[in-house]
Amino acid sequence: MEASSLNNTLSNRILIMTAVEAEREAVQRGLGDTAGQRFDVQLAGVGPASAAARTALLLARGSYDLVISAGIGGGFEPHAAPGSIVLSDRIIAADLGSGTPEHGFISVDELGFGSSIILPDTAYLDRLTSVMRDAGLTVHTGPVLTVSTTTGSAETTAALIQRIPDASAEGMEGFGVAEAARLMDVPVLEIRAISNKVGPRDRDSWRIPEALKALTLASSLLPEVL
Ligand SMILES: O=C(O)c1cccc(C(=O)CC[C@H]2O[C@@H](n3cnc4c(=O)[nH]cnc43)[C@H](O)[C@@H]2O)c1
Repeated sequence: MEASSLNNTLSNRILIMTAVEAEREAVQRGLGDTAGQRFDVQLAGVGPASAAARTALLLARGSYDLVISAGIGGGFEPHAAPGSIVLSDRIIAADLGSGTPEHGFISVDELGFGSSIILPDTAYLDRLTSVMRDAGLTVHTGPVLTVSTTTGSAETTAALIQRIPDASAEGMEGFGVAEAARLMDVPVLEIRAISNKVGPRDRDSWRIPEALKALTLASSLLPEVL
């Protein structure tokens, strides 16, 4: 059963998890002071393990109606250019599985050890997409991959696209946040503001200020939708 959706009451409480403080501040800036009572913006730390642990702890301590993993991320060409927003329609643990000499990567799903895909709340996702587009943001909806190691070469990028052809963005926390949400039966969303292309690592080309600005603008629209 989908744990959703679109209640849009003033009493909705929403937990937003970001990896680092700069992202937390960008989200908080967008939400402004008035949203403070409904929105709780907290640090997940970097990577899926920290994100899952910290999200689960917060969900166990408080009562929330929705959890959002938000932050900057890498964008897969041609879907997501730096400065744009990707809203996840599938939150995928892209490196959760086993490497094999014969068949390459085999996911946990194929191995029979669980699921590497968590679906976000579709009603919120559709509404957010249209409100963000109406506000002038460039928004793409597609799979966001969660990785423990950022993709840093053309070969690993190509391998991911071969497995997940519509891969749109990459981050390091989404699946951890979503796994905690699934455990607690709370709906989830993932928002990535694109700071860099997924591919050969070139830190100097990361457009972090632009991505944080887009994250702030995207966050400013959340109170209207959620
Ligand atoms: O250096 C800074 O000023 C700065 C400001 C805000 C955020 C950062 C980060 O490095 C955030 C790390 C966070 O970003 C995600 N991320 C960004 N690009 C990628 C990528 O290409 N592949 C995977 N993850 C990416 C990730 O979720 C990290 O936790 C720095």
